[in-house]
Amino acid sequence: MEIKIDQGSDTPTVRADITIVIDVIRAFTVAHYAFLQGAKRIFLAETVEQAILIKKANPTYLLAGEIDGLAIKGFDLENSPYRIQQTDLSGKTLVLKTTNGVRGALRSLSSDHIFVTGLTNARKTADFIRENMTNEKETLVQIMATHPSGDDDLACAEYIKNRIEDTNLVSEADVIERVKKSHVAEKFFDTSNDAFIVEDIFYCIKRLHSDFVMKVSKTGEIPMIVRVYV
Ligand SMILES: O=C(O)[C@H](CS(=O)(=O)O)OP(=O)(O)O
Ligand SMILES: [Mg+2]
Repeated sequence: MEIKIDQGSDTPTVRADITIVIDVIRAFTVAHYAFLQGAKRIFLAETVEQAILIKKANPTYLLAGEIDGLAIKGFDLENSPYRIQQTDLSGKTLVLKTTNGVRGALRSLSSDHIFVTGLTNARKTADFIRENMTNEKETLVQIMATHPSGDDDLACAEYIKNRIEDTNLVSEADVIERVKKSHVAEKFFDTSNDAFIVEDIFYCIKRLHSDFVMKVSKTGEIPMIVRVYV
């Protein structure tokens, strides 16, 4: 097995047996909380226009996401784990459009298996892959830390790599510190900036107990994140 870490959501991706797309702040943390709040599936939209067209055809769907971290006009939900956690999403279908996480997942579709995660489900995802999917010597695992320069995703990627390799050199506590200190987190700690709330960072660094991993299904016309129970 070979495990490679790449940084950025636009880097040309290699076709891997398994790609793990990381977005700690905040897209896949949001996805994890959304599933825990009852969401059924999360479509991945490349653009705001595509998301709006999907909703036109399916008025019960909820649009979620951000541009430059900010709420999108006409969308139902922000890219905020704190706010998602306060919303009942039972049985709902979400359509998510974000800068790095969603873009990275959409760039990875040539891989056989694509998982997405933030830190909240990192251990579960790594353990699932180590225990079930890395038997073959030739398995190529690509971990995509989607923020082009953020240490939040890179720290999580290194943690997952270590955990799959069973070396455990990177502790979860170290990752939490690196997420909090990453430049991506700065605006959330800035109390003069009303657009961002510090609670989001606290929600991004929790380990949540759940019985599923998040996988991208590419069988339909639009790729979507679904739960795989483990
Ligand atoms: O909303 C987010 O957290 C980011 C955008 S930014 O880095 O905060 O400006 O998008 P994501 O795709 O969730 O990383
Ligand atoms: Mg991010």
